[in-house]
Amino acid sequence: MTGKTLYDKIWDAHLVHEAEDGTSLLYIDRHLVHEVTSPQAFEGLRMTGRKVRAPEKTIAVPDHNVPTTQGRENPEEMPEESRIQVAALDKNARDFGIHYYPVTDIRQGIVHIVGPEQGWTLPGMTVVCGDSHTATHGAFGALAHGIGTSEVEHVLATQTLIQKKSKNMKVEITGKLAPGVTAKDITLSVIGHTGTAGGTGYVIEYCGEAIRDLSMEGRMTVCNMAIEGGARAGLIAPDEKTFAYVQGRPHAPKGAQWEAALAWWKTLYSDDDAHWDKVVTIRGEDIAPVVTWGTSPEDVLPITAAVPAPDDFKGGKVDAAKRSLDYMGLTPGMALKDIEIDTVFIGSCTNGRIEDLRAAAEILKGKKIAVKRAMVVPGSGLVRAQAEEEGLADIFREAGFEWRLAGCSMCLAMNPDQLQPGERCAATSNRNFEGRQGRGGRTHLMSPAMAAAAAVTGRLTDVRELM
Ligand SMILES: CC(C)[C@H](C(=O)O)[C@@H](O)C(=O)O
Ligand code: SF4
Repeated sequence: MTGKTLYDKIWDAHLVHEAEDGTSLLYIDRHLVHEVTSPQAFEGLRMTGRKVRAPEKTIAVPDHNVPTTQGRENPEEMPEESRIQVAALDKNARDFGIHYYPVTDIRQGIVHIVGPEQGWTLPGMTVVCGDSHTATHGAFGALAHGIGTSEVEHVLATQTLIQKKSKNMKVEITGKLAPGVTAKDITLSVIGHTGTAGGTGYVIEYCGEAIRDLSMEGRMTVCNMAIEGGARAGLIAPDEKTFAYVQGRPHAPKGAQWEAALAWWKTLYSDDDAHWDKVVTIRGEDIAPVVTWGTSPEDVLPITAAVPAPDDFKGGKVDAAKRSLDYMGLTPGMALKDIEIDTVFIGSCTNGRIEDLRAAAEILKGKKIAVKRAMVVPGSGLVRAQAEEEGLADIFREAGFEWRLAGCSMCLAMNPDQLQPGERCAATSNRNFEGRQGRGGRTHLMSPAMAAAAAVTGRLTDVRELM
């Protein structure tokens, strides 16, 4: 018998039932809930007189719709639709007795940042949320699936999820990263390499020296974008760094339970003789600081490159590139470094953690922005507080950045933070789709350090020139 992958191990440990056609029922350890994808699910429970099966394993936080300006607890600050969704979450959390972090709670933030921060996300768990970026939690060696609203209802009612097993894919990043290259450059480069469909049908395990060397924050950035590469989930085997990050968090196990948990977590790695359905290997040394030029996360190039021409591509990508370039207002052949921007957004579940803010502040120290508008939106109230304590908030403010309250903010245009048509933004988020940051808005994805560099020069910039 061949060995098992990490994915196989977690899957097997949670398998409740498997039908002959492979349709399986998985036990779910954590259910994270936000305001956008949960209202109908709770309504479904109400209509059929059901309760939440495991309220102690269900955690809710409003993040997508909430404004990020002071005074936001006043419902008048929110557009009608947002107000309704946040009020519904408030009521559902109370009525069904689940854990809840309202906007007035310092622990409120983007659900994928709050889960790990509070110790809800632990190695070896199954974690679900009605949100595609649930993949983030895979950084802990947890099997984390994004699910749809009908599945949210199913998990609320039964604490189980119906799934079919995915195939195993290994993405290995060997060696060391060069200075100025970060976890964001790894994850964007992987998608640039495999394409947005490269992971379709797979769960990816990221491994290799460059992944091992990343902090937990960096690993979360990598796994966060597994979904943009088409994968069902992304995983990284837990190690000493993982255990150190988890230990002592409010909902992490303690005492004898900690010891027992640790013993099982130490078995969570892919066996040497495990079977991989697909393997991708990238040399860490070959990864450059990158930016996206188009309207798909796979439109990735090193910052030293030029805007491509449609003819550089094949098949359907030729027309897609034409359309992208048109939407983005770019001319083939121009240097990426000559692209002027007017907005900078630092935040999101991809790059809204303390390490991201440190990296950006490091570049901004003592400098001023050269763009129309720049904002930092910490991923949680606790990240915000820590950044204030470390003096990072002062660096951002003195540079000319707006220092906001936690939420998804300008990652997507579901709240008041939006681009105007034609505005061009250097963003640390994960999606550059048409209209993602506001109708007609243009998004270039990059790392926090690269976004800070762009803020200082007013154009896409190679961060290594400012280091
Ligand atoms: C609103 C939500 C369903 C959505 C997702 O699933 O990812 C959002 O978080 C996003 O990033 O586009
Ligand atoms: S920060 Fe962006 S990507 Fe993350 S959950 Fe919010 S909207 Fe989705």
